[in-house]
Amino acid sequence: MSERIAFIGGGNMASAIIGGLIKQGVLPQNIDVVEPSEEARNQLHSSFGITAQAQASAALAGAGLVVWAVKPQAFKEAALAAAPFTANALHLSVAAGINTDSIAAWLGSERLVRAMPNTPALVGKGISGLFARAGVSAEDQKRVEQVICTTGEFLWLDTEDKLDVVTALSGSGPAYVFYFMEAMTTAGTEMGLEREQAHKLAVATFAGASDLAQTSAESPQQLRQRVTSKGGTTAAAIASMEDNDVRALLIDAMYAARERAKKLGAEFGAA
Ligand SMILES: NC(=O)C1=CN([C@@H]2O[C@H](COP(=O)(O)OP(=O)(O)OC[C@H]3O[C@@H](n4cnc5c(N)ncnc54)[C@H](O)[C@@H]3O)[C@@H](O)[C@H]2O)C=CC1
Ligand SMILES: O=C(O)[C@@H]1CCC=N1
Repeated sequence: MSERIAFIGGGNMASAIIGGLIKQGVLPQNIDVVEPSEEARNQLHSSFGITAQAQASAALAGAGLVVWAVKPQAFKEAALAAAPFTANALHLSVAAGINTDSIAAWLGSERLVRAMPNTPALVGKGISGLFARAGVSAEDQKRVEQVICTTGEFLWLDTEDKLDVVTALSGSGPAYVFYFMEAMTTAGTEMGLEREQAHKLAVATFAGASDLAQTSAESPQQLRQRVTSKGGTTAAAIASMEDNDVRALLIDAMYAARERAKKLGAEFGAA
């Protein structure tokens, strides 16, 4: 991985990917970042030794791969500013909602992969959905895999609309898990544990249950049944959740996230 990589936007997601690349031996001097916020530029310098540029310039022309990590709302403006310098690059967008028809039109390029990663990428435990436009070669796909695998796992999707589902599931999903952790920590604290103890128990429970689900041959439903003794405590908790329609509410939440992804695409994509 000796070619230059450019990032347009140097916030959370860019930092997660840059961190993974540097851990894999990519040199900071081979990474260009365009980042208008001075605070974010300072952060990139102190975390990775990268001197980011405030705006797109001819310096981007040396990049073989350009990673688009701006908010959907800022994508068009960022794309139009950088496109004159990135004509020969392969492009990788991580923006939610913005479809590749829009991005290809703004960039004037068909060499474009759209990805939906998630924040566990920060610790190398992310998972990304990937979709390649027809103009992307097998070699280009391999190049994207080399970069994305520094942040965790990935899977390719055969149609672009599935990326909005991935967004609702694993893209936004870490927030659902943290939401449950918050609630479990609050309840544990209310019932008399120290907050730190409740937090530790909640985090370890998610980590352990996830490991178990990943390594076991049994389905989550079977694993749940193993915890749930007849007439026991878990049965009482699950019955309370079922009475309160927690499952249906979670499913509704994912539909809301997917709908928002579609709306972002319609609102901030190409006209
Ligand atoms: N945070 C998350 O969990 C995930 C985010 N995403 C996507 O990643 C993208 C970036 O999200 P985050 O990193 O969380 O946001 P962020 O706000 O941390 O980073 C975006 C950065 O872009 C910069 N920026 C704004 N206008 C710009 C321009 N014209 N040119 C270059 N940079 C510009 C901002 O100053 C900011 O630092 C979004 O499109 C989001 O949908 C995807 C998966 C997960
Ligand atoms: O909330 C968002 O819009 C982004 C996309 C997935 C996670 N964060």
